[in-house]
Amino acid sequence: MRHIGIIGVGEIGRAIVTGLRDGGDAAPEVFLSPRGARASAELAERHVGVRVCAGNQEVVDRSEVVVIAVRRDDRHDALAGLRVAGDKVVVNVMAGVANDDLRRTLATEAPIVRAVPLPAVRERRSVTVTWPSHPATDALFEHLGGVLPVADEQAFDVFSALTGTLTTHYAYLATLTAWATRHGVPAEDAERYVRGLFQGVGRSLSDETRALRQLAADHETPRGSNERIRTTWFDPANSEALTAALDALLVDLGADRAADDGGRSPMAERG
Ligand SMILES: NC(=O)C1=CN([C@@H]2O[C@H](COP(=O)(O)OP(=O)(O)OC[C@H]3O[C@@H](n4cnc5c(N)ncnc54)[C@H](OP(=O)(O)O)[C@@H]3O)[C@@H](O)[C@H]2O)C=CC1
Repeated sequence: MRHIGIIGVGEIGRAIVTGLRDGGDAAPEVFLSPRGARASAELAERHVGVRVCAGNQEVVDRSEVVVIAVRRDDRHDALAGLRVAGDKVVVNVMAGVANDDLRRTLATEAPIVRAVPLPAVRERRSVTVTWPSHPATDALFEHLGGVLPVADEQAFDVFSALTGTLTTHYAYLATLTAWATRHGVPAEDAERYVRGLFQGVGRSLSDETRALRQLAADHETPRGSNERIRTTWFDPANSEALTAALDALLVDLGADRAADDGGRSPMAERG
């Protein structure tokens, strides 16, 4: 895997390029689509081994692995008419676009792998879920922080649904900060403290010898403040509401995949 192409050099495309090129000696050469010329030119200037191509077809022709990272609604404009030989590997990172749908757009025999890279691939610090497994994409995402190939597209949808919980987590932290501020604490102090508190939580998550429920129990004094907030706020009703929201999202992700309607599926693109 010496040559990687990226069609769609936006937020996630840029994160992949940066993660690949900052990843040491084994870094592959990277070929970028020309659209979003400024971002592509900046990346090419900053990193040796990154080049901007004249068009999307040239990206495909120069690469063994081609990452499709345009927004879902742009996929037909970006991809229709491209010739993708069967010995390439296509990586589909577009949320809500099933592999069958992308195969019809590209009209190719090449293997297509779905993936959910997250922005932390920029620092090679996030595990990427893929389906189906392929040695080329296993190697690519291993290089970017780890790979988790799953058994089928239904399982892929479950992991996709999990990624839909990220901004709720930030909003939760922002709510804690706002509460402290309402009680007279300077906003900067509250924000600094909450960030530090939960960075500590993040570090404790890397201790894989303890299950998540065990970590919760270990941080809790019987009848203490943590137990009180957990049982009075994150009570069974709240937990069930979260479970129901995830179930509904999962149903929509499956319906979206099954819709097979050439882009008129019920869900808007989401991230
Ligand atoms: N951001 C994230 O965390 C994640 C995003 N994704 C998926 O990745 C895809 C991209 O998301 P994101 O990076 O956030 O979106 P962005 O809008 O940041 O990037 C999309 C890029 O595609 C470019 N583009 C549009 N049309 C074409 C074309 N015809 N040829 C080449 N490039 C084109 C856009 O250029 P221009 O700006 O000129 O329109 C833009 O630079 C989406 O499908 C999203 O679902 C998946 C996982 C995580």
